[in-house]
Amino acid sequence: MKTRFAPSPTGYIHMGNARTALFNALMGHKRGATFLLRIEDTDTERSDMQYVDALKEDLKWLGLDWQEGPDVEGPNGPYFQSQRGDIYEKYYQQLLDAGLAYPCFCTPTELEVMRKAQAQAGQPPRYDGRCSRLTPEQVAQKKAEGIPYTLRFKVPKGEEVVFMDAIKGRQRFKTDDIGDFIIRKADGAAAFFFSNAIDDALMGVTHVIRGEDHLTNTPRQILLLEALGLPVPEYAHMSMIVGPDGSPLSKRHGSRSIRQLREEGFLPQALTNYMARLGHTYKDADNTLMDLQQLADGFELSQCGTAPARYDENQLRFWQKEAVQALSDEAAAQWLAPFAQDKVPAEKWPAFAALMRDNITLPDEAVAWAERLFEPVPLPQTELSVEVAPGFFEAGAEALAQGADFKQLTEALKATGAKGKQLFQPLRWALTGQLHGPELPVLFELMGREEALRRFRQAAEAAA
Ligand SMILES: Nc1ncnc2c1ncn2[C@@H]1O[C@H](COP(=O)(O)OP(=O)(O)OP(=O)(O)O)[C@@H](O)[C@H]1O
Repeated sequence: MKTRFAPSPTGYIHMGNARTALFNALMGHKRGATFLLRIEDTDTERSDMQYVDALKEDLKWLGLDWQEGPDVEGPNGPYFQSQRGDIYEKYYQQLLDAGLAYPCFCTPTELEVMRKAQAQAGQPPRYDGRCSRLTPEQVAQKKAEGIPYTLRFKVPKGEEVVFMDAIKGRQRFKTDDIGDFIIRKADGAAAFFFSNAIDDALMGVTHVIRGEDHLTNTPRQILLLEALGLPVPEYAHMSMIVGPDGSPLSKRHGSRSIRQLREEGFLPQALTNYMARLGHTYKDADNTLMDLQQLADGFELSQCGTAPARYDENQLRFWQKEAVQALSDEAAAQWLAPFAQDKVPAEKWPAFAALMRDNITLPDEAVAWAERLFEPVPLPQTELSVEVAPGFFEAGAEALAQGADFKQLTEALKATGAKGKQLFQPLRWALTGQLHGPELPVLFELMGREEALRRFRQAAEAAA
């Protein structure tokens, strides 16, 4: 078994792309199969090496290592389509020789006129095959004149393409609904239908798991592979991931990239756990954080849904919280270091990071806590929901001035008559300016008695 991810390097990958990679990698992991990466960079205008580097980095960050493809190589390279031109030539020639492809000299304007006429007649847009009727002399003449041309595949008439999609079930397409389609563009570059199908066959891909946006391409690709006598893989088309407006995430529309999520501090485990449940459900243990092997073990194409999967930030944050809480002290410190380490005294950093791990979802919260704890911030105007006992803040300041630790501080505060919420809410507010947050004794330790004293004096002044 061999699965693959075949992105076009035309932007940073988003969750729709990354979930495709994940599902293919999970299928690979599950059965000890090969997961292959192929770069579909035939669109020279939109492709950029910068995006190739970025997507490799993003996949590695997610833990989705490929066993065949760029960098690791393998027996079926090159793995960049831009380097496979000679291979494609051989197959164009095979189709031309068999009379299954022909040059098309129609200009974009002619094609546009054809489409408009079809639309007016209420017909679906498709190429009417006019260039297939050119005589060899006419073809030679046009070539001699230097008229640019594409190559089109001659779609057989009156047939049906039937295949079993592993997610969507049996699919049938009438060939009469498919016009002869372009396999080589006028600039000589391979068209998607062609290079994508040929490469899957030549690279030994057995399972093509991809987004539903490719479903209608599949009958074309099956026709091509059959015409060339190449093996046809199994297909599985996943429902699309849509954004809040209901339209599919896409690079073209600037959907939030994996890179952006990483920069915001999302963890790879959060993303993989969330994505594995986007349009796919686990039979058991649906809400436990799993590593990639566990995600793979329970993964079944038959558990993929057919309705569009809506991207839900709250769900992603749920998995982020799970992933954060599962971090070791060391991993938590590493995770937060680029965001908050410079705001925390060095000797307090490990304790601070561990405390944050148990209390936050994203690093920007740690930044806020670091500022609250280690910078002499003024007390924010927060409405306390309890009445403060007379002399409360003064008593705290007094105790701290005499060297009280946290326990002694609370004893001194209790002596003013405050207890329960009436004790802890103003105490928390005096120390942090907040009504909620991490455990107070730990915050007190981190901040130190000197700073706590300063804050109690500040609170006493504010309350006066
Ligand atoms: N919103 C989406 N939901 C699910 N899968 C998607 C989505 N967008 C793309 N994919 C899948 O990601 C894989 C790689 O696609 P591709 O590199 O063409 O990305 P793209 O985002 O569709 O790019 P573009 O915006 O250029 O069309 C394909 O299998 C495609 O079906």
